[in-house]
Amino acid sequence: MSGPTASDAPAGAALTPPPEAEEPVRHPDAPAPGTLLGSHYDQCFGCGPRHPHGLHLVSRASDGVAVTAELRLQGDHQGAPGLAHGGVLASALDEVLGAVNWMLRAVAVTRRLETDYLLPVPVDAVLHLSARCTAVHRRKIYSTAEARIGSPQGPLAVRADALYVEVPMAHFTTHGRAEDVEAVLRDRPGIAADRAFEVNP
Ligand SMILES: CCCCCCCCCCCC(=O)SCCNC(=O)CCNC(=O)[C@H](O)C(C)(C)COP(=O)(O)OP(=O)(O)OC[C@H]1O[C@@H](n2cnc3c(N)ncnc32)[C@H](O)[C@@H]1OP(=O)(O)O
Repeated sequence: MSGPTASDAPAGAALTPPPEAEEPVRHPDAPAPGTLLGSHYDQCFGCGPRHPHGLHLVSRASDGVAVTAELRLQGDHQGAPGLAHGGVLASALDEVLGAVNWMLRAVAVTRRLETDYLLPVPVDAVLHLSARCTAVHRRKIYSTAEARIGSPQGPLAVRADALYVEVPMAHFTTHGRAEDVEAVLRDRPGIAADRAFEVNP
């Protein structure tokens, strides 16, 4: 019989860094605080400028290993009448948490995302999103995020904790739909470096 695995761990444990985890270190070539981060992929639901129904989030580098962004909730984002859908809010937080990885120059995917919905978020509200990395252990990146209504100091509506796992570029070329992968590699051969870091496949 095999021993316990990460999947057997209690849910909360998955988001608690092990004692040997390290403080995150801002990469020396990370974008300067205030710099707007470009989209990693035109068709990304979170940040892609060409996505017809996407959130079109633009993240901004902060001090440390952190980013901010703003999202105006619209009619298309409703779950209950006049209120934002929880999945849309989780997507927005996943996007800014993912953008934090750029400050480490790490390519990583979401392994676990845990959200607490504290307040309903009305359509037309502007959500101020912020995310920061709290710890790094080998390929694992631990981060936390907040969404506040109306201003960066506004009421806390949603918070999230997340675990990202660093992956090689082969993760995308192996698992992604071939036509999309081929198109992006043809049209943007430097995609892995576009956000100011290089990736060794
Ligand atoms: C072109 C554009 C470029 C840029 C592209 C940028 C993309 C950003 C996209 C935005 C974010 C997304 O939407 S991402 C999309 C949603 N997420 C996904 O599709 C991910 C699907 N899941 C996976 O592919 C896989 O499970 C992975 C890659 C996450 C992990 O698989 P793996 O590579 O086999 O790794 P594995 O050995 O299992 O685990 C790695 C480490 O994490 C630990 N670990 C694993 N699970 C847990 C857990 N629940 N709790 C604690 N720890 C865990 C393991 O113990 C290990 O630690 P140790 O032994 O190393 O210490």
